[in-house]
Amino acid sequence: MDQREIINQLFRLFLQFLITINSDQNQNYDYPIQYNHIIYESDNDDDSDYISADEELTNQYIPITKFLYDNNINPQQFYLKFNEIDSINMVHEYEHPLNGGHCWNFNESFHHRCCAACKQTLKNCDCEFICGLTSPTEQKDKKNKHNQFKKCKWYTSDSNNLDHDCIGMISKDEKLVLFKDERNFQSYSVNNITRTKNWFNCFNIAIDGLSGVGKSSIGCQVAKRLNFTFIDSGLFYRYIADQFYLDDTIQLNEIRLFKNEMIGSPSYYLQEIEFHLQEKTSQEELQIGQKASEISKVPEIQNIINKIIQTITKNGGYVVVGCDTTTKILPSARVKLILEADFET
Ligand SMILES: Nc1ncnc2c1ncn2[C@@H]1O[C@H](COP(=O)(O)OP(=O)(O)OP(=O)(O)O)[C@@H](O)[C@H]1O
Ligand SMILES: Nc1ccn([C@H]2C[C@H](O)[C@@H](COP(=O)(O)O)O2)c(=O)n1
Repeated sequence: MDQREIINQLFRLFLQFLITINSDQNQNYDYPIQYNHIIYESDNDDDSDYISADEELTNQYIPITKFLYDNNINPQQFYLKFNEIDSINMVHEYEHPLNGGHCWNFNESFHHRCCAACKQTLKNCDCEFICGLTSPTEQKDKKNKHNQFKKCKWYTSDSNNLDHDCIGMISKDEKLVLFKDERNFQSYSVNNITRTKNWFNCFNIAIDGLSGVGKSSIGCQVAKRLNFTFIDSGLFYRYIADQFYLDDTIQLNEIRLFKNEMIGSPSYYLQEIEFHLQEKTSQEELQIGQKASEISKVPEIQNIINKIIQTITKNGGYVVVGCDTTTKILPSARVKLILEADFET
C-alpha cells in the first residue's frame, strides 16, 4: 500500500470516527425501556463483584438511562456532548444507538465497567476527577457515599483553576461538579467557567511502529490534515544526544534542567529541536542517530522524554510518533496506530 493510500485510509477512518460521534444528534431514539442490563458496582473494587440492577435496585440508585429517559435527554447527545457522566462505576453496555451499538471499548469484553469520560475500562482509567451535571454525579452508593467521581484529564483542569478544559457542553442553568475525593466536592455555576478547549481536538493520536516504517511521514501529514501539532519523539532523543551527550558523558543534570525549560516553553523548544537538527550534515546525522540509540536505553532519559511529551500533550491536539508512543508515552491516547511495512517497501 503506498503512502497516499495509507493516509487516505487513515483519514477515512478518522472521518468515520467524527461522523459517528457527530451523527444523529437530533434524531429521535428508541430509548432503552429496560434497564436490566445495567449492573452496579458494589463497594468492593473487585471487577467480578457486580450486583445486577435486577437483583438490587434500590431508590438510592438512579440508572443513568432512566435518568436520561425521565428527563427526556437524548442519550447520545448526553454521552457525546456532556460526555463526562455515567454513573461511572456502573457497568453499561452502551447499547444502540451509542457508538454504533458498541461500547467504547468494544474490542474488549462487551460487559465491563467503563469510564464515560476517558472511555477506558475502569482498570485502565487514570482519571482523578470527573466533572459533570449535578444530578447523575450526585448518585450515591449503598453506603450513601458519593461514589465513582473521577476527573478525566481531558475534561477538567484542577478545581482551583476553573479554566475548564471540558469538552462537554453543559447547558446554561446546570452546574458543574468537581470532586477532589468522595467527601470533598464543590459545584460551580457553569457561568463561572471558561471553556478553553474545542472538543474536536481534545485528544491525541499516537503512531507507533518499528524504525523506518513511515511513522514520521504519515504522522506529519495526518497532523497537517487535522490541524494537530506534530511531535516526533525520536527527535527528542536526537536533540538530547547531540546537546547533552558530549565526550562520552551523558549530562543528566543538564537534561533534567532541559526538561523543565521545555515544559515551560514547549512551542519554542519544539521549533528549536527541529531547526537544530535540520542544520546537520548527513554525516553528523548518522553520528547523532547512534548517540540517540545509546541514550534511548537509559531509563531516566526515557522517563524524562516521556514526561515532557505527556505534559505538553495533556490537553490533546497532538500527533505523537515514535516507537513506544502507544505503550509508554501516550498509553491512553484516544487514537493509537501501529504501522507496519513490507520489507521490500
Ligand atoms: N508508505 C511509504 N511507502 C514507501 N516509503 C515510505 C512510506 N512512508 C515512508 N516512506 C519512506 O521510508 C523512510 C522512513 O520513513 P519515516 O522517517 O517516516 O519512518 P519512521 O518510522 O518515522 O522512521 P524512524 O523511526 O527511523 O524515524 C523515508 O525515506 C520515507 O520517505
Ligand atoms: N519514542 C522513542 C523514539 C525514539 N527512540 C529511539 C530510537 C532511535 O534509536 C532513537 C532516534 O529515533 P528516530 O529518530 O530514529 O525515530 O531514539 C526511542 O527509544 N523511543
